[in-house]
Amino acid sequence: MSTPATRQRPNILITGTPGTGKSTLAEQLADKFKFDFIEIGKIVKDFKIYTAYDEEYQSHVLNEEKLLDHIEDRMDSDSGGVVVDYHGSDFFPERWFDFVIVLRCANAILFDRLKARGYNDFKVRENVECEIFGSLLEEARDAYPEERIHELRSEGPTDLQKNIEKITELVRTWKQ
Ligand SMILES: Nc1ncnc2c1ncn2[C@@H]1O[C@H](COP(=O)(O)OP(=O)(O)O)[C@@H](O)[C@H]1O
Repeated sequence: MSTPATRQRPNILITGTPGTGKSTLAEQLADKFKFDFIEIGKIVKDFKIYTAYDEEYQSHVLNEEKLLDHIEDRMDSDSGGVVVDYHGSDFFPERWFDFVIVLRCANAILFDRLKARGYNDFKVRENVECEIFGSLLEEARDAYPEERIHELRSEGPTDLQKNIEKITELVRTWKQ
């Protein structure tokens, strides 16, 4: 069982409302640090780790237990060095993550990104409301110690560069 105390490299969770830029950031971080990238949405689809398809949300309903089983060996490895991208955060074991990055985005920008993705009106509205209420920040706060959580703005290319620099610094000074 791996914990922040036993890990050699940090594990990073990138969370936030769909469309805030999680996979964009996670991919670049994994590439930069030579960390493994676990894109939960892709694993769920590839390995059919869902219980049903929700027509209204036009998305699969995650089988959380099965997903945790699927990634457990890698996440519980003391080598660490994993970047995980998922909009939820509270069903992962708390010990798995050293940094929990919550991306935030202005409503109008998020609206355009979700529309461009082809989401239906219901799904766009649900997600924009989720961002307005800060639901995923609250979820992270309920599940992880405050000092592990970093709320970062993700609205334009400058933010992306700043966020990469910020997280690079967190990783560099981790455990110092
Ligand atoms: N910092 C950013 N600046 C501008 N566009 C961004 C930024 N981050 C992501 N995007 C764009 O927003 C859209 C959603 O990003 P994505 O990484 O797929 O979000 P998520 O993984 O949170 O659903 C993509 O078109 C992506 O290119």
